[in-house]
Amino acid sequence: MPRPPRSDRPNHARRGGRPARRPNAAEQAGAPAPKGSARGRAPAPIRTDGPVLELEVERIAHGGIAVAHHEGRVVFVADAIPGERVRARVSDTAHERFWRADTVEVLEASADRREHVWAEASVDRAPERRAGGAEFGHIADERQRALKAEVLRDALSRFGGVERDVVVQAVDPALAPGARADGTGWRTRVRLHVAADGAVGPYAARSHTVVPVASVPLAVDELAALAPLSERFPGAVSIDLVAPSGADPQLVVSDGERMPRGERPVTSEVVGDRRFTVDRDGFWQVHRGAAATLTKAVQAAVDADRFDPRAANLDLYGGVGLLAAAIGDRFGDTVRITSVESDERATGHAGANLADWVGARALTARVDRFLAELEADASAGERARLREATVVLDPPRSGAGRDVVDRLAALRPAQLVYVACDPVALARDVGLLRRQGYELEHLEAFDLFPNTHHVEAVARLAAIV
Ligand SMILES: C[S@@+](CC[C@H](N)C(=O)[O-])C[C@H]1O[C@@H](n2cnc3c(N)ncnc32)[C@H](O)[C@@H]1O
Repeated sequence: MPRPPRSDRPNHARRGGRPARRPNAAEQAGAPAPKGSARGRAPAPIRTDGPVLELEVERIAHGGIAVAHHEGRVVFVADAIPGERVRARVSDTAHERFWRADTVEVLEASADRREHVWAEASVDRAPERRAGGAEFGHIADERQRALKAEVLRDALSRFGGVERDVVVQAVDPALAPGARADGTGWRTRVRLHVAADGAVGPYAARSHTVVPVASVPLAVDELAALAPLSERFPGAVSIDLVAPSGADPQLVVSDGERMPRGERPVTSEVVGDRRFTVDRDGFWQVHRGAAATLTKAVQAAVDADRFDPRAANLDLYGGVGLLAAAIGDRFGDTVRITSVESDERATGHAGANLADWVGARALTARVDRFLAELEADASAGERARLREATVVLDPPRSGAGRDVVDRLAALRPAQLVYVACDPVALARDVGLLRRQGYELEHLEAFDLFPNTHHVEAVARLAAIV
């Protein structure tokens, strides 16, 4: 059936503003980021005339890029699997110690290589035209998870000083209706970009070039059907596709202007029996099954013997209150918990989303400043309640960092449940916490971003007396 013109389509909106997003693969590469790829600046164009090298691929590095060597120099090679022999075209020779390259031909394939789940991201396309955001799509699912586990294990050993085996678990299919075992059909938020001529598509990997695609297989089916991949949007900057679990899917055209706070539309997400109000362009876990997976994982991570419902429990980087609700649902009506989040709109929603618990409140504050104020102003009684507390923290990709870790450790809560989407940031913070007398007691990891290198971990650290 022909698609109706976009202005007549249900759930189609034009707006300014950019939703919060997690950084893309290029920004997060384990190798130093490509030149000019800091947030807001376009990465330098990919070189298309570089030499082609034959490489033995050794291991995977943080950021999902494989490591090889050529004449004593490290080469970070994309779209390869450890153990393979590939021909790769060098795309960046700007650095003395390492080069970057893209696989153009697989000479000896790993047994775990499969047809890419997204044809336009595969090695069959020229590297500069390969769709970004599915950099593990050519790897069998179990091997993807094994590689992510390896990266997490290695990071914990190198930066956290902890030797710990970890299994990266697939999302329970019961929690993610429609998601498929090959790691497609899970993304409830998709951003497409608009080229100068109005064409729509994802960025190519490690670039800000919009590339045409015929499908968006990682998206949940209702978004895959809504994606306007053959249309033109002259003057627009990006197209956001949003599929909340508690509302109709939406297609939002952005001209790059930020929408005034008070006018931002809200939507609704359902987790188990609970409904959460969230800004349509606000932070929400992206995988269809992520919110339920993290709810269960955080509930399981809390050590009940150390949990005191009357303590000054905290949900730091709380968003709209998802993880505070997880704690409330596990420990009951009497739970006291304060959710701290820098986005005022999210805190407003969190206040309403947590209304079932009289002891729950939501504060708008930066976590570092909130902790600094506690450190400076807390009474003796408050300090005692903080020492008994359970603190959940779910920072952005950069992690909590030294300042927050030091301030937290000074308050000495009984246990921390750390939800992390970056293994190296987690490992660094585990290392810092261990030096402050905390020990890693529990660790689980989940494949909340199949066909990408990203992995989510939930750790418990306890104060060792
Ligand atoms: C990974 S999200 C987690 C949100 C929430 N826990 C959830 O699962 O839905 C991180 C949140 O931290 C907020 N944030 C980022 N930097 C912050 C800071 N310095 N202080 C407080 N909140 C911050 C972001 O706005 C975002 O809502």
